[in-house]
Amino acid sequence: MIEVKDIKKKFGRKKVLDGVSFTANKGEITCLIGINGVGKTTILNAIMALTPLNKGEILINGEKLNKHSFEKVTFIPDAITMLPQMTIADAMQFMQDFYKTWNQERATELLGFFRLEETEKIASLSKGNTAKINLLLGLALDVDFLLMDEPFSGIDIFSREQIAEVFTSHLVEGRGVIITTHEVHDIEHLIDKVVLLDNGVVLKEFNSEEVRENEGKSVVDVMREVYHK
Ligand SMILES: Nc1ncnc2c1ncn2[C@@H]1O[C@H](COP(=O)(O)OP(=O)(O)OP(=O)(O)O)[C@@H](O)[C@H]1O
Repeated sequence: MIEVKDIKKKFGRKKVLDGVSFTANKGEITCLIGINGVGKTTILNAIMALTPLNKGEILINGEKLNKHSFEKVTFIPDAITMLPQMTIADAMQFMQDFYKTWNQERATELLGFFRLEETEKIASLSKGNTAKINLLLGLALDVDFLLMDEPFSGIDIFSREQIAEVFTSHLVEGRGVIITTHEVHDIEHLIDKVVLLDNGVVLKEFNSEEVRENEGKSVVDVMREVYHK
């Protein structure tokens, strides 16, 4: 489990996170929802220890962040970090050289799943295929948790559908995923847990299936209630 406990973050005098707490379980997809600039990426950066916090703590499987946290959690950014002149095969080799958690078998399976060719250059990939490669490079690591910043943003419907499919496949099963979005419509059916953010705090944290069953409400219904109060 990832436990985010009362984290606070200021950039200069600007308070971005003002006591954010939530949990994300293994085997579930947790979605951080909030408008642009609410601090979603800052939260993911904090979980990866990429940004120092002013207050609060983050535990992964009960342990404070430490140098071994990176064997448990990985961050899939919204832009590709590989060099444009690399081929997909080069990028995969690079990951294999750097991460002992790299799982080549899963990487090969993901290539097939996304119907991508190893010989293709990073520079020549479409936006949708770039997003898929980004995802492949993260999902091929044997880690418990995956953090994804806006994995569906700016890509066409067919790529979005293919990416959504991977979330419901064995390639993600059993792992914990935290995704951020400001647009929930397309992915509502994938999400187990929702964390609604505004003004540096969590307005509501809920299990989407429970709310659907017990109250007959969709994630969007709950968002309307919470944000338009
Ligand atoms: N390194 C930084 N220095 C100063 N301000 C920053 C820095 N990083 C983020 N911010 C500010 O903190 C706020 C939260 O940014 P963040 O990127 O976490 O938001 P977000 O919810 O992910 O937004 P988006 O949906 O646009 O990606 C924004 O106002 C941003 O300008």
